[in-house]
Amino acid sequence: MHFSSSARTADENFDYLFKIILIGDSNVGKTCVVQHFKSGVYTETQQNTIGVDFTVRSLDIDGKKVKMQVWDTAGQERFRTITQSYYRSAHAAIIAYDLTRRSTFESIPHWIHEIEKYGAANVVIMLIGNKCDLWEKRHVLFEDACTLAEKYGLLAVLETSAKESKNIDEVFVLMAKELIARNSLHLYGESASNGLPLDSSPVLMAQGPSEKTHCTC
Ligand SMILES: Nc1nc2c(ncn2[C@@H]2O[C@H](COP(=O)(O)OP(=O)(O)OP(=O)(O)O)[C@@H](O)[C@H]2O)c(=O)[nH]1
Ligand SMILES: [Mg+2]
Repeated sequence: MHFSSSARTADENFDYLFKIILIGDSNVGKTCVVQHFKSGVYTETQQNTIGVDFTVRSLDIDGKKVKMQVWDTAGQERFRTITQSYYRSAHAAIIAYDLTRRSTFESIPHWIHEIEKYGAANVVIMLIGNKCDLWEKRHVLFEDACTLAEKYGLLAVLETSAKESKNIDEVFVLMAKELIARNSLHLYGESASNGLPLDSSPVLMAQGPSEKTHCTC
């Protein structure tokens, strides 16, 4: 996998550039998550995304400027051929599901398969269970998401709420840190043969509220 790093041009100044693709079923809240990440704002009524939208925001990670390019894809089936063409250049993928709609969680193996089919090798994959503010309507247990993440060797599961500003920045900061760590391994010539295999890191987890508790995610 190729990482763009230490880039310096007249109008750009960053240490790392990472491309992240955001995928998952329609209406799980991908666009709301990305807009919140970009501007800190939640807009109640979103239009369904047509094709792919692009967002960029820089993060400061341990004194390094990390530019995060996020490709927010349409979940609707009819845009699949357009969105598939964006997988190839992504360093990482975030798969979003709606924790109040079980079917969106059951689609995750399909989305992982899409990454395997159209993406580069060793794409870092994270799961987000969005709408954790609707904890009383939960239809996906956090434990089930963790089990699935472990089964497929994913980086992490975080429960998020774009509506109530829960865990949004954390998703992208965690991803940025992981990509920096992997990039460092590449730069210094380490590989699976003299360390842990790159895709065997333990699953990191950040839970939203369970049915029994108030929203404290
Ligand atoms: N309660 C709640 N509703 C949310 C949250 N995030 C998004 N929504 C709502 O969910 C609906 C769908 O949000 P979008 O962001 O458009 O969903 P999407 O995944 O981008 O959908 P596509 O573009 O069709 O793939 C909208 O009505 C949002 O207001 C959240 O964190 N909590
Ligand atoms: Mg959208």
